[in-house]
Amino acid sequence: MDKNILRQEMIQRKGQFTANSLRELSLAIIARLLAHPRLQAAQTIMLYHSLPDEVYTHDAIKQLSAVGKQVLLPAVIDEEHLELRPYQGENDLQLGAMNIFEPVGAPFTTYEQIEVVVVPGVSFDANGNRLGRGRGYYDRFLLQVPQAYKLGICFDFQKVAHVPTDSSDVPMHEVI
Ligand SMILES: Nc1nc2c(c(=O)[nH]1)N(C=O)[C@@H](CNc1ccc(C(=O)N[C@@H](CCC(=O)O)C(=O)O)cc1)CN2
Ligand SMILES: Nc1ncnc2c1ncn2[C@@H]1O[C@H](COP(=O)(O)OP(=O)(O)OP(=O)(O)O)[C@@H](O)[C@H]1O
Repeated sequence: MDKNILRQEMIQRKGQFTANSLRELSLAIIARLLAHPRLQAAQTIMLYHSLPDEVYTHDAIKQLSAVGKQVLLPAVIDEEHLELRPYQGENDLQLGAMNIFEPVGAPFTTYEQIEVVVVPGVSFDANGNRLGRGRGYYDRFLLQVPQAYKLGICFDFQKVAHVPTDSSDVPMHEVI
């Protein structure tokens, strides 16, 4: 299957970098993200709490929260669904089912308030097509936030000419 071949290729490319060098590469990407007019204008933003092989977001989450924005993070609640919870500081994060830190507390349910969603991906193309980790969590979730500006972020080596898609994939407005 095309998607799995591209996932394998991306695992190989990532393998050429140490965790430290991925962290360093993240700095410029996060700088661009924080300078983005859509993000600056937004009050309610969904981000993700990065895994070691993703663009590092832990400090950006803190910074956006510190300037008074509402930052929402995903929590995996079952095999298919995410729930969003407000970030309320590092102390209320706990390790969830997929080894990702998630806020504890009540779910955020007023999805129509979400202005920007920053979406992680395994690979993206210039048309905003996205390859995820293959469980469909984001594709299902993104259907519920049609009004949100969807901003994909990844390392440069994850950008390819063409990401294979099917009808359930939700494209990004932009990839940085
Ligand atoms: N940082 C981050 N948070 C996220 C996602 C993500 O991609 N990145 N998700 C995007 O969907 C959702 C969680 N879904 C996930 C789906 C698959 C894997 C994953 O591939 N995990 C590893 C090993 C985990 C395990 O099974 O123990 C793997 O399967 O190789 C992780 C998260 C919501 N939160
Ligand atoms: N909206 C949806 N409703 C039901 N099933 C879906 C939906 N979106 C995706 N799926 C299913 O989820 C599985 C994974 O899809 P796909 O490979 O496109 O995931 P992905 O985009 O790589 O992952 P993710 O969205 O979790 O980052 C597929 O079997 C797909 O059919």
